[in-house]
Amino acid sequence: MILAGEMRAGTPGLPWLVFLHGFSGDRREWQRVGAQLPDHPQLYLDLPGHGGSQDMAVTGFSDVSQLLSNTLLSYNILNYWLVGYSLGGRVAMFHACQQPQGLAGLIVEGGHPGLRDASEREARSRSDQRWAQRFRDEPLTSVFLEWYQQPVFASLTDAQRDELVTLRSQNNGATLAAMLEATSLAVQPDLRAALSASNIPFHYVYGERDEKFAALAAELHAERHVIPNAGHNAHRDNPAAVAASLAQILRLRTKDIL
Ligand SMILES: C=C(O[C@H]1C=C[C@H](C(=O)CCC(=O)O)[C@@H](C(=O)O)[C@@H]1O)C(=O)O
Repeated sequence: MILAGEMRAGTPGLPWLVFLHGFSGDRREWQRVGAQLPDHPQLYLDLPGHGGSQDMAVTGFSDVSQLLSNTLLSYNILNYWLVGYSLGGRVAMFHACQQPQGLAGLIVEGGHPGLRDASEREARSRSDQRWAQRFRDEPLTSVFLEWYQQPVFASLTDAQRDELVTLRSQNNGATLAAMLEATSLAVQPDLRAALSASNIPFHYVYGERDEKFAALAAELHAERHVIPNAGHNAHRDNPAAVAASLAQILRLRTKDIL
């Protein structure tokens, strides 16, 4: 079984860019940024419970990481950078910590490396269970109206929130709930030590208005890239700046390939 996705051809020999969206997103999430990096071949995936992978159920991070490896193999992708936003960033960091063959680099935007404290995990588990139940039982528009009132989305304008509620309500509540539970931050290992021990190039991108993830970025052994005029979803708020950041990262790393 492989994840649904969409590929774009590029210059042979350049590493692939494999994009992973966030919770309630889909393969379209990164395409405005990817379109500004046309030299690299690109793969935009739908995570389990989302988009074309809606009917895929997983038990946890290892499942998702194995699905990702199977998918890359099926596309014969042997040299790639992983680019993940939020939930997609958490999946990307977990995958990178499995030391997969062919991973050339890791770019995370606003992904949480993991909770350290048992009481934080318990609190997060209760919170995510509540959200999951709401995604199962209530109209998605009303759940997402409150979802985007969470502090991490404080930078959103009312117009941006309304746009996101409409877009995200195209999902299936039951499959979102299942993915939220299976990959909850409460069950994610704390990846800090494994990331710091890894020799994979690791870059962390975050919006200048995303205080929570700016602070988390400072805890990581990653090169940090702050995106102006952007909040948690930096690539949505300022796609040109995120694309420029990715281009600079990739140019430095791939200048010897061609
Ligand atoms: C509320 C927090 O965490 C949730 C918010 C962001 C993550 C995400 O993927 C957002 C996608 C979007 O709506 O743009 C999500 C995740 O990582 O799974 C978190 O559950 C928070 O304060 O960390």
